[in-house]
Amino acid sequence: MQIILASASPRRQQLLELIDLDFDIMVSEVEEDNAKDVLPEELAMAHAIDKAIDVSKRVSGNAVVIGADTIVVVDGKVFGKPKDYNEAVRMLTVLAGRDHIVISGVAVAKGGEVVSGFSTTTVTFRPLSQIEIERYVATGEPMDKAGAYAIQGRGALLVESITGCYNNVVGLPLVRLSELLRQIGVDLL
Ligand SMILES: Cc1cn([C@H]2C[C@H](O)[C@@H](COP(=O)(O)OP(=O)(O)OP(=O)(O)O)O2)c(=O)[nH]c1=O
Repeated sequence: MQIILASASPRRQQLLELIDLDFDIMVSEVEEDNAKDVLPEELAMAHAIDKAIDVSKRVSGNAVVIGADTIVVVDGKVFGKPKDYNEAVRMLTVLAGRDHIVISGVAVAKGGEVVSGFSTTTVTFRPLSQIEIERYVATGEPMDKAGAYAIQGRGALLVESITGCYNNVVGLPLVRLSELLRQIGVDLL
């Protein structure tokens, strides 16, 4: 059975390689709107569903398409990918010295059928000085990451602790994905 990852994210590709999955990549054209007035979990799942369906429409009905979306939530506000240097600095200034939540929505589409779920991880940042934040943003690493950091990169230097799934923070909750794949008849183990 052909499995397609509907994502341009190299992190998601690496996570699927980690579990030895044989898959192709097709990038979805979906625009994300983080300003929608719905629960953050619903938002992440809706984006994941949109990405999976968008690609599913372009492939054979037998192909299994995986879509995902990762957001950071703090004080009820959703942080997606920062638009520029200043927004990245602003996001990290809010996240410094406290807890936030990372939610990844994940969806699996096959033919007309779609199943979806999400995973939630609490991440605690250590306190950060303004100069540390500015130096980190200047590395460029935050620019294509939700919440303006990468736990799998230099951003590891910001993270005091996490509660929940690590891979969820990197962009794809593998356990949740395996449950969804099982629902549509694909067993990873
Ligand atoms: C919090 C966090 C996010 N991220 C990344 C995962 C996602 O790639 C990105 C959030 O953006 P997304 O919109 O979820 O994904 P994307 O635009 O990179 O890829 P696509 O829509 O094509 O699937 O943030 C990390 O790599 N590390 C982290 O610690």
